[in-house]
Parts: sequence; C-alpha cells; structure tokens
Amino acid sequence: MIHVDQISKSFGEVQAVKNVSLTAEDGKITALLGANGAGKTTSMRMIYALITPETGHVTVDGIDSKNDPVAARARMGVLPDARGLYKRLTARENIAYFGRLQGMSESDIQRRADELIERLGMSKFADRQTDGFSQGQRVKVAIARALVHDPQNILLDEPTNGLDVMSTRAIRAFLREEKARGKCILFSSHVMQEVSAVCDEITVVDAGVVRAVGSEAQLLEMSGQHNLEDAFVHLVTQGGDA
Ligand SMILES: Nc1ncnc2c1ncn2[C@@H]1O[C@H](COP(=O)(O)OP(=O)(O)OP(=O)(O)O)[C@@H](O)[C@H]1O
Repeated sequence: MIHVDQISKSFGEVQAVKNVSLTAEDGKITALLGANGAGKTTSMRMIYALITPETGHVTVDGIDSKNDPVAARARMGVLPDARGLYKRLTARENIAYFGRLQGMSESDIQRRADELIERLGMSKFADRQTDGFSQGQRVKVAIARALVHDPQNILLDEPTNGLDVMSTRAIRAFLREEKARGKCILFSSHVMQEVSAVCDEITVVDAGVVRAVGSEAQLLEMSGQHNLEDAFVHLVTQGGDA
C-alpha cells in the first residue's frame, strides 16, 4: 500500500507538484490521471524515491521513504518514464541482471524470469539482444525487469504509451492478474480509455494539484458527465474538489 501525503516539488519558477495526496491500496489498480505537464512524472518520481519532495511524505507499506529509502524501494517495482535497457544483453539477461541487483539467488532468478517471459508473451524474443527491439518489446522487458523480485507495490509511468493494441492488452491482462494476487498497482496516464479499462481508483491531477479522487463512476457522478473524457475535462476546467 502506498500513501502519499501532501507532496510538493518546484523546478525554479515552475511549481510542478503542489500538495498532492493519494492512497493506492493493495488489490487495486489506482491511476494518476492528468494531461501533459500536469505533474504525473514528477509525482511518480517522488513516490518511488528518485527525487525528494520539498514538503510532505510518502509511505510504502508503512515505511517512510524519506527515513528509509532503501527499504521503501525494495518494496516497489518501478517502470520509469525512461525505459533504458542494456542493449548488448538479451531480454532474459536484462531481467536476470536486475534480479542480481535485488540479491536474488540464480535459481529464483531463472524461475521468475521464465514466469515473466511466459506471462508477458516474450518467449519469441527473450533470448535476443535488446538492441533494435520495438517499443512494445522494450516496455515488456522493462516491466519484467522491474518486477523480477515480485514486489508488493507496482508503479508504472505511462506503461502503454505508444504501444499497439495487442501489447496494450497483454500489459492490461498482466496488471489485472497482479491485482488479483493482491498487489498494489499505481500508474500514471493521460489516456482516458486506458484508465477506464483497468482502474479502480482515479486521482485527477492538473497543474500539479489534485482536482478529484474516486472511482470512474464517482467521477462521472461528481462531474455530471457520461464518460471519463468529458468528466476529466469538466473537472480540470471547472476545478472539481477532491
Ligand atoms: N527537471 C525539470 N526541470 C524543469 N522543469 C521540469 C522538470 N521536470 C518537470 N518539469 C516541469 O514540471 C511540470 C510537470 O512535469 P511532469 O513531467 O511531471 O508532467 P507530466 O504530467 O508527467 O507530463 P507528460 O504527460 O507530458 O509526461 C511541467 O511544467 C514540466 O515542464
């Protein structure tokens, strides 16, 4: 479970994130939904302890990430916005390398890599060097690598950005399976269809501020709209209340 309490971050004159709070529960998929520049990536980076918030704090399974960033990070698997892979390594070797960084045994790494390769539909390219991989292939490897240690909390920054329908569906199905296993999943997106398809809870951010929090049904009700896109536009232009 991830609890975010009033985090803020500025870059010079730009207040990228202002007092953002949210809770992502176990067994649920929670979205951070916002337009370009809304502050999603900055919020995610603070949540996964890559940058330090100027105000507020983040707890991951009750661990304060400012006090104990190493323990907090160990509880998370992160697909960051930059998905750099080691080009000379194969997909399987990229996954294994992360497993070693997590201190896993070789037998556990092998078992887990096999499982992730199968579940994410990577068998055909798992033993190829990742140099030249398509975007969808790269994202799958990056997800498998991030989740090699089977973390309780799964954080993904725009996971299906630029992916085709088959890759998008494979990732959605994977996230639903992880949710069924009781994992806490938090992802950022600007794609209404995506959020609508998989999310239980949605936090709407705009200009660094939380505009609304609720299920899709609740957001439709509070905005008086009939679909998430219209609700989103209404909430960010009318300034809905969290
Ligand atoms: N390193 C940085 N230096 C300066 N400004 C930054 C930096 N990182 C983010 N910002 C600014 O903070 C604001 C929020 O950016 P952020 O990347 O968090 O938005 P986002 O919601 O992830 O957007 P997108 O959907 O376009 O990726 C933007 O105005 C952006 O220009």
